[in-house]
Amino acid sequence: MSDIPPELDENLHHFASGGKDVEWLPPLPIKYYTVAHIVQNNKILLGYKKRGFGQGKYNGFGGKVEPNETSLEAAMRELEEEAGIRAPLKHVGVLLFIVSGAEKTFHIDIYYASEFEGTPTESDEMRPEWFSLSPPPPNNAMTAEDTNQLPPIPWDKMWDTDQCWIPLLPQGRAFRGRADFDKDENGSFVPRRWWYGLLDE
Ligand SMILES: Nc1nc2c([nH]c(=O)n2[C@H]2C[C@H](O)[C@@H](COP(=O)(O)OP(=O)(O)OP(=O)(O)O)O2)c(=O)[nH]1
Repeated sequence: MSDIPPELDENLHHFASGGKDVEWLPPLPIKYYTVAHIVQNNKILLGYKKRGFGQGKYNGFGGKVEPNETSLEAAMRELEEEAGIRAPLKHVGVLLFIVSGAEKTFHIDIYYASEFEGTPTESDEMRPEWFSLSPPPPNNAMTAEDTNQLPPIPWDKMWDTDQCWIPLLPQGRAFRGRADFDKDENGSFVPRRWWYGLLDE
């Protein structure tokens, strides 16, 4: 599609976009981050972020890539530090995350694995919890079986625009995206404009 945002220069097939009809934010120096997910048997492991950037939101496990490590090494280290598990992570996507008025573009490498070793364990930073990847049944159609199921993904407590790509993780389809945000007077992040595409394989 012709409206591929600047900085996403690969051959991409649009699958999600939205927001206001405004210019993309100007490019900034890039800082590298990771986020990793365990996706297994129609469920996904997310962590409740207890402190720092994104506090109070659910997200995959991740953080900054340190100068002495690769992105994959950082992703494995953060998964172990934050969730107490090890997994053969595979790279699946890149999200360029830009906040109006910030100093850096966040280049976030997105990883997933379908198996892991260890027991998901709460850390100082994250509380791991499993969620169902199936859409929730309508309220009036709940059965006794449904009530035993895992809770649905808590989209209202996650970064806006994650809903575009989390459902793709079980297929392992490679994607690229960009999400620009504004900050409102309360310091909350408000999505401004976003675009996601599948990479040619
Ligand atoms: N899923 C998702 N994750 C995002 C978005 N924006 C964003 O920064 N993140 C992730 C990338 C990183 O995993 C995390 C921010 O890193 P962090 O501040 O937790 O880094 P860190 O753990 O190294 O920080 P610290 O402990 O060193 O203070 O948030 C987004 O829009 N969606």
